[in-house]
Amino acid sequence: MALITLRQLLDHAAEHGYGVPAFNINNMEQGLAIMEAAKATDAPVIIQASRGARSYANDIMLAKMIEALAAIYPGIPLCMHQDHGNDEATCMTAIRHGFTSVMMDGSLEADGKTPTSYDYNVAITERVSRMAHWVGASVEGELGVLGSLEGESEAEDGHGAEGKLDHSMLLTDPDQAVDFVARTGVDALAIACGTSHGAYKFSRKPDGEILAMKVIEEIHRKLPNTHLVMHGSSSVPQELQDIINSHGGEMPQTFGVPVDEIVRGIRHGVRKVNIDTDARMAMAGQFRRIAAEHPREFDPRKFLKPAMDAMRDMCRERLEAFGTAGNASKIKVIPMDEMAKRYASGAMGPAVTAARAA
Ligand SMILES: O=C(CO)COP(=O)(O)O
Ligand SMILES: O=C[C@H](O)COP(=O)(O)O
Ligand SMILES: [Zn+2]
Ligand SMILES: [Zn+2]
Repeated sequence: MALITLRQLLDHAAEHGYGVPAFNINNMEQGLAIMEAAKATDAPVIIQASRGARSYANDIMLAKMIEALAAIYPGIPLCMHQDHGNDEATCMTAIRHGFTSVMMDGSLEADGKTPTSYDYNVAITERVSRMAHWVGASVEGELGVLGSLEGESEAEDGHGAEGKLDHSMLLTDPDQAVDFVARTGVDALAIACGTSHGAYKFSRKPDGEILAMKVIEEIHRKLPNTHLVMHGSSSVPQELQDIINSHGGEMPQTFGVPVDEIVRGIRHGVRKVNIDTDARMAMAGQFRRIAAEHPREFDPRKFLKPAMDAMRDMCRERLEAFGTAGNASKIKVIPMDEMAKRYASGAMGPAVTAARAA
């Protein structure tokens, strides 16, 4: 069993200068695809489940699946993370079901749509940090609201602000970030820099006007020991758009976050990179291709196997590009109980890169 906490994994990543993709899962096929990619590259992984994933798959099914994945791939440190927890209960029930890490996204109200005040965000995130750390689980907070700097913000996926937001909300304020980390004790900080969830992030290849990597650099300068998280970081590769559209799909042309911009972020403190859309597109492209090329086919496995392979290949590319590859075998997992003791002893204060493993 090699379930690792986010804190230990990102401490290792910071020490060795790499980033870790966090892939969303909803089902067995996605879990196997991620783990196959991790095994092929000797990479530790973060698997995350949204609230939508938890209600789709059932908490017990997800918990057993993670247990199974850890047993099938004993050499891969696996962090199981709650994506976009909306309140204390979501975070605590995730931990109860075996998650080693939670995101308390206090940038939005519990409805997942309405931006909150700074004080609300600090208070709820601090509460979750305190509770999660009692049992050794890690906490990611979020400061700033995800959304497009191009003008219109679309709440494309399950979680995202509705309506138009101004730049002061869409870009994390570096000084406020320093205060937020100190007051909440989070292990990782998600920031807003112009990315958004879903496929339709940018109407053109992004430059510094619409993808504000400078904000990340500035936050990293002020918080050099804090693990930064980039949400909405699918690259929406042209070839995946083409596979979908050449087999009956009608996705309008769109642009994601280029892999080399993420790599630049990793040089400036980004340690966790959230990717869901690329996996969805990799799989959906194969569903469409099989349906178009083999119209008589009806065995779900004939659709799911190529879909899994395509997702595995995408995951593998990211694990290689972000420098995650080659690190699984270098990590000796610290149990959650031991992490709890370290938090209790005060050895793991915010913005301290401690708890080194190997
Ligand atoms: O941020 C994400 C999950 O929290 C996923 O982002 P994408 O939609 O870009 O894959
Ligand atoms: O938060 C965004 C992730 O892509 C998860 O999406 P979801 O809520 O549709 O599962
Ligand atoms: Zn958010
Ligand atoms: Zn997200």
